[in-house]
Amino acid sequence: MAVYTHVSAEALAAFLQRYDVGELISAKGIAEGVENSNYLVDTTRGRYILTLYEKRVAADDLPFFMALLDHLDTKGLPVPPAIKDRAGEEIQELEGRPACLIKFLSGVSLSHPTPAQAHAAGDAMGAMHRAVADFTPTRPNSMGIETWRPLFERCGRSMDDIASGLYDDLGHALDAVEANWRGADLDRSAIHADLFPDNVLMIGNQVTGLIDFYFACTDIRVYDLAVMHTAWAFDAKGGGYDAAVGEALIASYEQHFPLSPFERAQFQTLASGACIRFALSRAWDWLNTPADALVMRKDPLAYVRRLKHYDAELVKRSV
Ligand SMILES: Nc1ncnc2c1ncn2[C@@H]1O[C@H](COP(=O)(O)OP(=O)(O)OP(=O)(O)O)[C@@H](O)[C@H]1O
Ligand SMILES: N[C@@H](CCO)C(=O)O
Repeated sequence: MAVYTHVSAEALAAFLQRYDVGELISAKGIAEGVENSNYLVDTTRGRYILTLYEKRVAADDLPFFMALLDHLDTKGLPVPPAIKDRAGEEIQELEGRPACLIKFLSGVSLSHPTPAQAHAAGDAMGAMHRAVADFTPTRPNSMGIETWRPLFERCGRSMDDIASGLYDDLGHALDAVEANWRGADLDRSAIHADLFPDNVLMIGNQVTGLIDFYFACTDIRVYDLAVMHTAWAFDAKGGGYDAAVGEALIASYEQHFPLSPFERAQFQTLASGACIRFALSRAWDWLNTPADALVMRKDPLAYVRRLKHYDAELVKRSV
């Protein structure tokens, strides 16, 4: 359940007065998502998303995210820019939190994408990477490779309480990824860095929304595709690899950016790195979220299983 900060009807009505969006009709908390508080807001002029940014999103990063959304929107990508108030401001404060009123996009996020849907989503990522070629603001990746070792050490041996041997397994995987990582030799650009199926809205086989840009940053372009591959091409438990979905993502992305032989050779390492990133952030949350909290904890082991898939691929390629 992701409504951490309650917004009173009075405070919301007063907030909306800053905008040219009509009068408040209704506001409902949105249960999905774990990072921020989200409300679905209906006014006499339309429907909007109200987001209050909680502790994981730094207020100082919001101008980068909003500039990226505005840039992509201007280029015709289906992203939700923040609505400007009458003074032209996008970033506000509400109930003591940074807050934005955001364009509502239709569509639903999928739990089990088909190859055709993966094809559309890979195409959308390729189009997004093309569109940022002239986007100049930068932001370091707050969950990039340099942060994995410190996060691994902060989680420490407590990870063995999640599954026996997890600390050693992730430690060995991290050693291998750090040794093989050739980030400095790969193209960089603005990337989404978290384009999971729940961050892509679709109607049928058409992408209607790319959302949740709050990990967006400047990093290796193909790493974005690797993140997407780890998130889309496996069942929820992370055990079964769906080759048709995985191949559809890459084939459609390649319509925009064909992978070079070097990028292909690095892909397993980038994907293993992505698995470590999500296994570690999930493990940290698992160890630091009380079991009875309202927020649903995501399973770190689903990502450890995916790691095994990429390791096996790497071995297959080297024999
Ligand atoms: N612009 C939008 N248009 C329509 N629905 C939206 C929009 N933004 C968010 N939503 C809805 O709100 C839900 C939560 O949004 P979002 O994924 O941004 O939250 P979050 O708390 O940052 O979550 P997480 O990082 O866990 O994915 C989405 O699953 C989607 O249903
Ligand atoms: N998409 C991430 C959450 C944001 O880091 C996960 O499923 O673990």
